[in-house]
Amino acid sequence: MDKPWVEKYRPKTLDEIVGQDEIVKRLKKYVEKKSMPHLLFSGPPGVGKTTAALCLARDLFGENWRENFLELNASDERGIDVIRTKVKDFARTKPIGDVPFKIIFLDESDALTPDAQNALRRTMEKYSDVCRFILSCNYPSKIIPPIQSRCAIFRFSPLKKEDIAKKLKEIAEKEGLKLTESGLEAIIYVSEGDMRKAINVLQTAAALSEVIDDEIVYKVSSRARPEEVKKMMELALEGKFVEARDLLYKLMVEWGMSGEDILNQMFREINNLDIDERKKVELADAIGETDFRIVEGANERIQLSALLAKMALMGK
Ligand SMILES: Nc1ncnc2c1ncn2[C@@H]1O[C@H](COP(=O)(O)OP(=O)(O)OP(=O)(O)O)[C@@H](O)[C@H]1O
Repeated sequence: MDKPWVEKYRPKTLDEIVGQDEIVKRLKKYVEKKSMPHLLFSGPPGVGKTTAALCLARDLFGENWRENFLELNASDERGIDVIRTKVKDFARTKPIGDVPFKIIFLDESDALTPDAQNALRRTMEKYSDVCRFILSCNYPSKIIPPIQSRCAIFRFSPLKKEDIAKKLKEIAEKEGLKLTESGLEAIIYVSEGDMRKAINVLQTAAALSEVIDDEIVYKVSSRARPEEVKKMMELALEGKFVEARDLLYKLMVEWGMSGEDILNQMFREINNLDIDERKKVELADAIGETDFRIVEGANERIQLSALLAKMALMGK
C-alpha cells in the first residue's frame, strides 16, 4: 500500500499551504523576525492547523527543525502530568541554531479539562523564555480565558472549493489519474471543506479506478448523489410518501448510508428546494428533531420514514 497521500502531499513550507492566506501571511512575519508569541490555532478538522505548525517550524529552524519541535496530542498523552514531564525534558536543552526558542505543538488541546489547562498555563509560563507553545483546537471557547489571552489567535476556516480543487488536481496529475470534472465536484461536495477528507476520498477511489468520476466518489464515500436526496425530499413534499420511502430504503441499502449521513445531506439540500422560507424553517426543525431521536438511539428506518411522512403532510 502506498504511503497515505495526506502525508505524501503534506505541504513542507508555508508557501505550499493552499488557502488560509491571512494566516500564512501572519506566520511568515514570525519567520522573518525569528520571533513569535504563543499561538492558538482553532478550526474544523483537516484544514491545515497541524500542517501550518510543521511548516512554520521548517521555515523557522531549517534543517534543525526536528530538534526544535515537539508534537504532543492532548488526548493521547494520558493527562497533564505526562505532558508536563515531556515539556520539561524538551525544554531542558537549548534550542539548536540561531532562533532563541523551541516550539511545542499541542494538538487537541480542547480535550484537556479546565484544571489541566490551568496546569498547562503554569507550564507555559515557566518555560516561556525557551519555548513557544502552539495550541490547536476545534473550538477556542473550550480554552480557558487566561490561556487565550496569552496567545495570538488564528482561526482556520473550512477550505474553499477552489483551494481543494487546486490540491486535488495537483495530486491527480502526479499520480497519473484522470480526475473528471464531475469527480472533482463530487469530492468537493462530500469533503465539506476538509482537505484531509478530500485527499483520502481521492486515494480510496484511485485504488479502484484510474478514472475518478462522480460515480466512484459517491460509492467510496457512502454518500448519495445530492440529486437523489433532493428527489426523495421533493417526492415527500409532493405527498408521494411511498415513492419517497422506497428511495430512502435504496439510499440506505444500496449506498450503505447511515441515518446520520442521510439527515446531514437532507439538511444541506434544504436551501436547494423550491419552497418558501417558512417551509424551510419547519423542515430544518423536523430534521433536527429526527437527528436528536436517532442520536438518542431510536430506530433509524422508522425515524426517517416518519420524517418523510411529516413532510408529506407538510406539503409544498
Ligand atoms: N491548507 C492546506 N493546504 C494544503 N494541504 C492541506 C491543507 N489543509 C490540510 N491539508 C492536507 O490535509 C492533511 C490534514 O491536515 P492537517 O493535519 O493540517 O489538519 P488539521 O487542521 O491539523 O486537522 P485536525 O484538527 O484534525 O488535526 C494534511 O496532511 C495535508 O495533506
